[in-house]
Amino acid sequence: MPSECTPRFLASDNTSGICPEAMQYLLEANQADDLAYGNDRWTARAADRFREMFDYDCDVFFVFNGTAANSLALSAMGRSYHSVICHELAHIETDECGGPEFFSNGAKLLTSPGANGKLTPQGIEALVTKRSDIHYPKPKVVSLTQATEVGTVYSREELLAIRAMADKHDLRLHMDGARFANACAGLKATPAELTWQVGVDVLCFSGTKNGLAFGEAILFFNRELAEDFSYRCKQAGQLASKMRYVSAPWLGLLESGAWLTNAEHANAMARYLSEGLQALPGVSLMFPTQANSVFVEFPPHAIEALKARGWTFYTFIGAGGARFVCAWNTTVELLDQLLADVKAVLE
Ligand SMILES: Cc1ncc(COP(=O)(O)O)c(C=O)c1O
Ligand SMILES: C[C@H](O)[C@H](N)C(=O)O
Repeated sequence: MPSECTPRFLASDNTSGICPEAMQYLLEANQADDLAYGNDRWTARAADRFREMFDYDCDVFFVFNGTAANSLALSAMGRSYHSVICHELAHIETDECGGPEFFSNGAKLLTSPGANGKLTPQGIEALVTKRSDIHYPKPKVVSLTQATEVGTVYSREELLAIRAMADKHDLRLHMDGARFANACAGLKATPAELTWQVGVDVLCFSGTKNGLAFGEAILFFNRELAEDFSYRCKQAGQLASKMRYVSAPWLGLLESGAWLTNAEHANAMARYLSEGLQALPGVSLMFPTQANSVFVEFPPHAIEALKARGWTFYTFIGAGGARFVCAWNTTVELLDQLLADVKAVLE
């Protein structure tokens, strides 16, 4: 990036800073010493708050990042000789560097196509019934991403249909909730309505993308799968000794309600950007904007010109195109600058 351009960040919600609510609780947790390895007061309070928020007596674990959350959760949901069915654009397939396969000691990912980045019951069943011989890694888990990698969401009806197919074939259901809050906001649904009430066994809920510095919560609604899970975390280097610095900021998000208002803001900004882009001649979106990501196809010269103006965005996500991700701190002013630059480089 030319040094004269101030970088302007819309590549990912991972580029945003720590929101005020999380920072406040982080500083409060720093006022006193506390026990280590999750035995502190903050971690207990955060776990209880999750159970209250989801209205379910789930097991709660905290790890540092989403790849660890997905990989370790999936390793607890099946055996090494099993397979995990996921969408062909799933993060666990495209961007976790083999983490799920590694931590499960070899479970294979079986990928399925599907419009708008979403698995379908038919796609799942096609993989389950494709083969039944001993040489085929036995399907045991379905992993879906909510909101998806391409910024769409599964409706409750779609989730229930997937759960019905999973029940038909004795499959467990994992939810990559890197942008789960954005799905709740986009669907105006409660956390319970989008998880255990539609048969999700394990949710990996990202805080990193929602205003934390780092920190992901893994919620086991199927508590049998959580047996010895803390040992999996420890062995993987994911048991934080000063866990209160992960759990306290999470508590800040939950107790203030910022977990939802941050997502509502990010989604609103994405809608604003989406509408602005569609108003420009010759610009069309690649996917409906249902959460906090906007995908648009630009000619190569426009991509280079936007980057030369300091814009950071990914072009390797999903089915290509440029991805712009809005976060809790994205502003209309920033988006207006982008829209003006897009208009200029396309003229
Ligand atoms: C859909 C999805 N799942 C999982 C992850 C993994 O998160 P991390 O980068 O923290 O490993 C990401 C990354 O942001 C993601 O976009
Ligand atoms: C793609 C990258 O790994 C990250 N999950 C993101 O969405 O920005």
